[in-house]
Amino acid sequence: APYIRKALSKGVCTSTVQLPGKVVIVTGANTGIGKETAKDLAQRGARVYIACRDLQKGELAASEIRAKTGNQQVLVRKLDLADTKSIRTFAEAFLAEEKQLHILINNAGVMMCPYSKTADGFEMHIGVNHLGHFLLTHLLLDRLKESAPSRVINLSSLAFHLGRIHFYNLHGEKFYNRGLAYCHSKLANVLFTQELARRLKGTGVTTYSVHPGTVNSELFRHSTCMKLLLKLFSSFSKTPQEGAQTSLYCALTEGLEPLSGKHFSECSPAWISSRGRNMTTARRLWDVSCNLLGIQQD
Ligand SMILES: NC(=O)c1ccc[n+]([C@@H]2O[C@H](COP(=O)([O-])OP(=O)(O)OC[C@H]3O[C@@H](n4cnc5c(N)ncnc54)[C@H](O)[C@@H]3O)[C@@H](O)[C@H]2O)c1
Repeated sequence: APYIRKALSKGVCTSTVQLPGKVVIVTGANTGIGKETAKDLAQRGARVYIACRDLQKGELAASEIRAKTGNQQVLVRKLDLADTKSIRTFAEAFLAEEKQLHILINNAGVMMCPYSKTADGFEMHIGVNHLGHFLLTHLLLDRLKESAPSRVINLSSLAFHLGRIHFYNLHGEKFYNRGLAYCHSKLANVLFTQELARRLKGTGVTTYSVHPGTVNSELFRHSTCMKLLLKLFSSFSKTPQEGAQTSLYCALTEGLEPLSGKHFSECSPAWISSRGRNMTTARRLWDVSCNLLGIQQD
């Protein structure tokens, strides 16, 4: 019963923290959970960068957020996480433009898309959901350190419990299932968060992974079956605004620093299965990701 109660509960971020002078990036913020997260942070006075693939859709979301919050500092920049060139261009332009970065929300994601590869030949789920955000975070890390206390929030999913990191099949070379490919990428988010937290100890930059709940968004666009299930059980699903609460909680709650690396759901720390706590896999995933992305390690 407590588990069922917890699964159905809808945690709310009650933080009253205001963010004047703070700079935030939210990836994939033109729709869904990301848009609601960006709106809340804009409401609190932050300068919010909406980093998205489609500038037109981004601008539409930004003008809606500006109108609703009265905050004109909502900016749209192009970022395609399925293309490392685009990620590097975004980061370079951002670093030239902004001397500070206080909150990075790695929110964008794809789910159950048909087998396809990113511009760099990575399988789409691991490429966008993990490697794209891994590279983005790496490129912005010095700015986050200079702006400390600062935070990195990684949107994972409950689905990570079904994931596995098969290093010999990271891009679906041997076998492939698009549902599981999503789960693997979400496990990568959890492992990345823990390894990042370990490496960032003492820097003032902390990081958290998040399960937002089951949220009625565009994420399920590639799966008729999932869309149907969501419709059938719509009374159990969340609105994007409800889905944004745990990301906001991790970004805003004061005193959360000692919990860096932890996984959160319903605005509280959540259990991580043993696979998600395997630090040997987390370190190896870090090294493999650096190799794939051409990142030199010290
Ligand atoms: N909706 C849910 O029930 C649910 C459950 C668990 C986890 N999540 C996670 O929450 C996050 C937000 O999902 P959502 O439900 O708001 O879905 P959504 O589809 O509404 O939003 C995802 C965003 O990511 C963007 N995106 C996709 N590929 C991109 C790319 N290559 N480059 C840049 N942006 C890209 C999309 O354009 C979109 O704006 C995702 O990481 C998802 O895995 C969602």
